Amino acid sequence: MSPYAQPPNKCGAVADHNGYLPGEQPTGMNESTLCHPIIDGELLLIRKQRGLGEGNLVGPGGKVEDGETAMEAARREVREELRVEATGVEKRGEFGFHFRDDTPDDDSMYVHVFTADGIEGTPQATEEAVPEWHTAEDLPYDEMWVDDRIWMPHMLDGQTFTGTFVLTDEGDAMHRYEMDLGVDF
Ligand SMILES: COc1nc(N)nc2c1ncn2[C@H]1C[C@H](O)[C@@H](COP(=O)(O)OP(=O)(O)OP(=O)(O)O)O1
Repeated sequence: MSPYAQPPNKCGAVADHNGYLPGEQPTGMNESTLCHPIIDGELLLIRKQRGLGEGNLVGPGGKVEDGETAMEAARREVREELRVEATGVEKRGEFGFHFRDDTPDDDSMYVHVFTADGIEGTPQATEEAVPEWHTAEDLPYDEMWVDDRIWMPHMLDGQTFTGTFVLTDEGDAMHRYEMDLGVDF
């Protein structure tokens, strides 16, 4: 579903669920991806070397480019960031991430979340990312985005989801969120 056509989830019909008061909604959101290889109970993450979330432990991912599907973008980002090919890629979720404090702005992104059940090749460090494997049952959530501890356990459980997360401008704390599980893609 395009984020430009309608609100990003079932709850989105009520504007404040997206973090905006009536009449304040942005006209569009950047589309981006996350792709999480999960192999033998281990999750492949990256230590982000630059850009949004620099220093955090995050899933490989990045912007959807013109002419690309979200899944193509997810696979390309894994290739670019870690020099491996993700296999068995499946769509698992869609999120609206909104960064706002006192004033509304368009600092929002719509993120397509994927998992992969394999990789071809050995992950390598690049300018953007240093690979780290972590046991899925014992993730270091204090080194990750604040929302990850809420939705990642569902992803690791094999569930699908949509959600809206409203964070501070710096992304270091969460104002509120909503999530639906068991979504068909
Ligand atoms: C707000 O909470 C977030 N949680 C998680 N888990 N991931 C997030 C959050 N906010 C952003 N992200 C992810 C989503 C994307 O993978 C990246 C940011 O996307 P962007 O398109 O800006 O990616 P860059 O790495 O800066 O740029 P490229 O597209 O040039 O690779 O962060």
